[in-house]
Amino acid sequence: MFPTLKKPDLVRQQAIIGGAWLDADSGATADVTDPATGAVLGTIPAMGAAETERAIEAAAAAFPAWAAKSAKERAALLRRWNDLMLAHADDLAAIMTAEQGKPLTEARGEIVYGASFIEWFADEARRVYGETIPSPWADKRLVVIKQPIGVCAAITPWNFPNAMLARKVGPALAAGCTMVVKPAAQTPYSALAMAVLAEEAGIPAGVINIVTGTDAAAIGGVMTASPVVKKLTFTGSTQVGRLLMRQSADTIKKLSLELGGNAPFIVFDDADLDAAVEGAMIAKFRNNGQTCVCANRIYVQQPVYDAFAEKLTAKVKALKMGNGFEAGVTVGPLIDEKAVAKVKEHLADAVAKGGTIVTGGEHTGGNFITPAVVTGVSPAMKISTEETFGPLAPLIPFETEAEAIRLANATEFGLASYFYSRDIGRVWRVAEALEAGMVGINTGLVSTAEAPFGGVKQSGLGREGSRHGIEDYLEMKYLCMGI
Ligand SMILES: NC(=O)C1=CN([C@@H]2O[C@H](COP(=O)(O)OP(=O)(O)OC[C@H]3O[C@@H](n4cnc5c(N)ncnc54)[C@H](OP(=O)(O)O)[C@@H]3O)[C@@H](O)[C@H]2O)C=CC1
Ligand SMILES: O=C(O)CCCC(=O)O
Repeated sequence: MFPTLKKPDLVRQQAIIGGAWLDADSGATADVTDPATGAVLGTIPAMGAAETERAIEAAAAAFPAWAAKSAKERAALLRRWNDLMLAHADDLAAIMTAEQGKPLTEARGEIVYGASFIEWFADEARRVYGETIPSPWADKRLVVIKQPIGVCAAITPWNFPNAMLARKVGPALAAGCTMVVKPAAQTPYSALAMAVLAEEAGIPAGVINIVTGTDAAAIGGVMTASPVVKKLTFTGSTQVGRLLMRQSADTIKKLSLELGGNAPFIVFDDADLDAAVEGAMIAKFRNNGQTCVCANRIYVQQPVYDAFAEKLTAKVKALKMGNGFEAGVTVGPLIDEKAVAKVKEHLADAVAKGGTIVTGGEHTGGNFITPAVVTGVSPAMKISTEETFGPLAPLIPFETEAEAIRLANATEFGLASYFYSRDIGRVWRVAEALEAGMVGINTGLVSTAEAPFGGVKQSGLGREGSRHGIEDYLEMKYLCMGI
């Protein structure tokens, strides 16, 4: 059950299309469970292709009036939405902890983080500048204007149920686009609660439509096939990202894809070791390791390997695992049994290949695994090559800077990377050599609304947040005027 909320009507068990809160056409529902207890929290409409079609129609109907509003008007509505999200942060956080499992303080932090994208893009709406181009012709003038792309579709994951939605809806609405959203089936209530507040903020019917359901392939199939949908934005696994990209080919849809990570975290022997340990704790254990920018492979230079392992282990032992609603809990459950199985598989593989579990790694029941540190990790182990997406810190020794760079880049992914060093020459060399969209230098946290978030290689396409984030929702139009 949900805890008592100050504003109980934030919990909706219906989806919203064209301003109407609706059940599925068939009346079918799907359960949503609390990953900490396994208890059923409630249901959502099990919608499919037909409802998605209607949501797209609703977004298309709302588009002309929304796009025609001045940027200042759209900005005012977005700012009101941001204010309401902040005013109801405690309730939104409780909803998130119930369905996602992260500790309440972390959930509250995500609400503030999510709202910051709405606030940021409210401001950016008013800075969508065009350009004038010096003309090569005496009798012509050249101008570029920017216009909203049109109806956009968004598919979001369960790990950041508020912020991933905000990071997409914020720039889309600021640019003048309308949207159809499919939140992850495991965490729909955070998205629906955001829609309640968007309605209260005065964002018109049909501008944000949310389709819920467990048949993601059917919903995604309609989104990608529709010629009305001009753009798809997705955060989730690389596997599903590839599929959506393939499906979008027939309609040549614009795509923003924020996919898998497998981030390297490198500790050089000249690093401030205590700072590196702090950074590793954030980069590894934020959201219980279920973040696409989580450190997945921790490379430590030989001379400081033992000291780093000892300091990190002490910090990991101090983490408190439990139900996210309990005071003092710093690590919640994993999202589901599939996630538990993956962590266990990576641990077993590491042990079989000679690794040592220094602490943690116990499956204590349900979706709970104690945060683990594994030493003696080699590049042949699964934890060195696959994204674990869980609370497992593998420590891999290395000798030279060149070796660290080679190991770090030996992956198809290129989202975040991190390293600790106090040598300014090395800082530049390594930052430039790492194949990643984002590099944390002497820090384990890089995410903020002001900066461009996104990856290279098979970690995705496009950037979210920052002044660049809105560009993904705009078309450039060149006007050539004879005078
Ligand atoms: N980059 C990131 O932030 C994330 C990465 N991941 C990675 O992916 C792994 C698996 O997690 P998982 O939740 O399965 O991630 P998915 O990529 O399967 O899910 C993300 C979103 O995509 C939807 N989806 C799934 N299949 C399709 C489809 N065929 N067409 C359209 N939409 C689809 C899901 O819907 P539904 O919930 O209904 O299945 C959800 O809304 C994780 O262990 C992690 O490695 C996962 C989440 C976020
Ligand atoms: O895609 C994710 O895993 C969410 C990224 C969270 C962040 O913005 O740091």
